[in-house]
Amino acid sequence: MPDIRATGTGGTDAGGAPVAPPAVRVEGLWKRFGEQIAVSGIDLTLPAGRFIGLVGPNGAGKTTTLSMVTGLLRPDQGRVEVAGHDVWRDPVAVKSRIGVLPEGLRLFERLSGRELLAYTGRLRGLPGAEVDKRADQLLGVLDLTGSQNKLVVDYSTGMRKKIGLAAALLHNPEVLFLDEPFEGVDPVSAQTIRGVLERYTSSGATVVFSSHVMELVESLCDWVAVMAGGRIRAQGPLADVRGDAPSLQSAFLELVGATGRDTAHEALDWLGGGSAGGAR
Ligand SMILES: Nc1ncnc2c1ncn2[C@@H]1O[C@H](COP(=O)(O)OP(=O)(O)OP(=O)(O)O)[C@@H](O)[C@H]1O
Repeated sequence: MPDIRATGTGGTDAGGAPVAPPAVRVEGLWKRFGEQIAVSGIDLTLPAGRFIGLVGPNGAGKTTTLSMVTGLLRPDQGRVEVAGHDVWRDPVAVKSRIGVLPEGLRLFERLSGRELLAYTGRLRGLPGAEVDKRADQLLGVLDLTGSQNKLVVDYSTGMRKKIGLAAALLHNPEVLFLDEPFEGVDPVSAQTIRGVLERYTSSGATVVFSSHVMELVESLCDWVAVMAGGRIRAQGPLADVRGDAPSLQSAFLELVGATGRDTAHEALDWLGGGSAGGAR
């Protein structure tokens, strides 16, 4: 792939040398569904070349944000740039530079895994021989070679995530967006996916992924954005967001105002075998 990482609206440094634009720049982004404000005027700057975690409780607005950032959902208001290109004014430039593994991934179910990659590669404009080479390698690394001729409809949840990831990586994008990539994935496959993503970021590419699993985010990411109630509560290097807290989990609970929730279950005094309350 040509080196396009220094293009776009990145500006120059003090010495006049070009500086790569951030992987993602979001300004004043809003999305409302009827009465529900899903994303409430957020600003976000995600640097290039990092492993970035977008974390937040259920309903925080993570999927809605990632959908708007990747051009899948039109914002009510606000601007999004990916690698220096405006997502809504210049969608082709952006889509050629990104890979996306969306939530509730829809795949072409009646294609085999191998055919899905061949089709994706041709859609991305890659020559057939190159698609074949990359597909072979990705199927091998992701342990899907033995299932490459099976129809996608017959894939397990974890296999679907892996073939979706292979399709998202095939054109070697600059920025990879993954919505809950490890959900439903067994520990061995999770380790494999992790290895692929670490290799990918070590070459200067950017991963942005959403997750609820703090230990995972803490062990993988060097940059974190915390979202709750449609707003960004913190963003920055992992160590800064964690601050003095013993773990990212405790910092997160503090940031989203959930400390003290660990005793909420006490209201369920009827639950369990030991209750004296009669009717079960
Ligand atoms: N298409 C939609 N129609 C109506 N409301 C929606 C729609 N999509 C999202 N919402 C609402 O917007 C809010 C944010 O949802 P979103 O899916 O972005 O959260 P999330 O952080 O990804 O949550 P989770 O971690 O549970 O997947 C929620 O209150 C949700 O009910």
